[in-house]
Amino acid sequence: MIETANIPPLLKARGLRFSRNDDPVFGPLDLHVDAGEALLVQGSNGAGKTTLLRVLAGLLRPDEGQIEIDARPASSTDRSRYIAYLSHLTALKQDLGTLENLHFLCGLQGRRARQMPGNALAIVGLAGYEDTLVRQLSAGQKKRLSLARIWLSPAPIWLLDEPYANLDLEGINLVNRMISAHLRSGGGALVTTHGAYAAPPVRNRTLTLRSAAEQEDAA
Ligand SMILES: Nc1ncnc2c1ncn2[C@@H]1O[C@H](COP(=O)(O)OP(=O)(O)OP(=O)(O)O)[C@@H](O)[C@H]1O
Repeated sequence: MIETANIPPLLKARGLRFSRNDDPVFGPLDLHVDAGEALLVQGSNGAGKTTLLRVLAGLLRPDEGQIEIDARPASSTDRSRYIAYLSHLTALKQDLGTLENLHFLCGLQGRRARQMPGNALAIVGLAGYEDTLVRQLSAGQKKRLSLARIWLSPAPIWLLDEPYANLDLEGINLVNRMISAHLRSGGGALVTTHGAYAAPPVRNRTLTLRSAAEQEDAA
């Protein structure tokens, strides 16, 4: 993959390999995400997309390989400053209201300049739900609230695991608008998808992962 001259990628991995109980999940993989760019990680169920994001986020240790953030070996401090991770698990407090959740999370992760929780709720289509408890939201509304958390994060690297899941068409367009705006402001994103949704209309590249069974079939 070609790197933008003289500007180090926001995120770079070299020779990244992960296995479970000696069964390979992915790798060795080389990848990078530049500022202003989205890397789409595609693959069928079980191909290793979530595992890759968890390794990049520092939640799983790779068997081999190096991960760099802004040209430095990724440390936990760098990860907490640079990475916003949208996972299948929402990281939301079920018994707090939506607005309270965002205030709480901004207290933990900081906040993007000039962005406020109430405004973020409106951006994701949850105006009027400020006091609704998270456990009373639908799956799609929870996803929207999680997207508001990502939107408020000051971290430049977004790791988005299936951001389109549970969303209606308007929600899918919302994700694409959010990613586009984030990239325009100098951020980068790594987005997993089964490939069934429109990709964000931004400069993007694709990395395709194959499950162990698919690799055997191809051999
Ligand atoms: N906690 C776990 N313990 C053991 N094996 C796991 C665990 N999580 C995932 N796996 C296995 O690792 C492989 C990769 O799973 P992963 O969740 O990364 O795939 P994915 O591409 O994200 O799939 P999906 O599209 O279904 O979300 C699969 O074979 C899966 O069965």
